[in-house]
Amino acid sequence: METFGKRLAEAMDKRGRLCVGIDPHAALLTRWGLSDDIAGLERFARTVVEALADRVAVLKPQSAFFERFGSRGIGILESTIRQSREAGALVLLDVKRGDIGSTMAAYASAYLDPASSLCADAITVSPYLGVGSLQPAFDVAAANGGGVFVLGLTSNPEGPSVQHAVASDKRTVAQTVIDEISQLNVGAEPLGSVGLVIGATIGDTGHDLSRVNGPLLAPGLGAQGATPSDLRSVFGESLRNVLPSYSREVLAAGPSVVELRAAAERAAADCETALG
Ligand SMILES: O=c1ccn([C@@H]2O[C@H](COP(=O)(O)O)[C@@H](O)[C@H]2O)c(=O)[nH]1
Repeated sequence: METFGKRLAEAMDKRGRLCVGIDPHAALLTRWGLSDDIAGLERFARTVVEALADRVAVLKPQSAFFERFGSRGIGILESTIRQSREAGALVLLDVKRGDIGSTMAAYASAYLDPASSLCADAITVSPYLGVGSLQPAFDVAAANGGGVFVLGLTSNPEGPSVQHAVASDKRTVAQTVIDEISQLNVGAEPLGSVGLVIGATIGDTGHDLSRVNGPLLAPGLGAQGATPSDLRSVFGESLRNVLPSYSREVLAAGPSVVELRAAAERAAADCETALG
């Protein structure tokens, strides 16, 4: 079985380095002329899949926007994941789970076990119960060719108050997370299957990403103010592993499939130029 790291590296080579988020904000549904209900959600998600799943490397449904419609929203999330994967996109489910290990095992079954109707190629997780508590997710992912993206340095302005805190060994909390994840990817080729989320908004924070050997998801581009030209200062020598991620900036081009594709192509081209 191919690892997630290998599948992602191949997808980025073939389709370009772009992740597009599927974030059905109420404001976007309105902007698209859709109702803020289950029918609007379904149309929105289906349109994004039709426009982009056969061409971008990764689609990233944001679970929260589906969960807000209850069980029927989860049903749409299931079909969105399935249709996206059938069309050839890798699906990174942005669900940011994190809990004690025994509960984490249940989350891992829900999102990374092919027997589950919510199974994605990869998920986002939060390390703030300790990176070790995420082991069940790493194990289930590894057993099934899946991936896990761990929050490292997030794109929101509140992140540094926790992530830049300095521990007794003089490393920041984020650097501790980065170093633990780096250990999980030692020797993986062409890319490890455990990634980090590093916001494109954060600037040069002095954190060392050089040993991660895994994908670096970069949200915060577009609507949160970061531009592709910010990527170099954030990622330095680790630019080769960056997967730029846009949600609202691209989604605002809908509901036209043609316009959505054009917006994604522009974003990918801008990032490719910046990533070199
Ligand atoms: O540090 C993080 C981690 C995750 N996100 C998620 O990415 C998208 C960003 O959406 P935009 O519309 O491009 O701002 C959203 O789903 C966040 O939950 C993040 O922004 N920052």
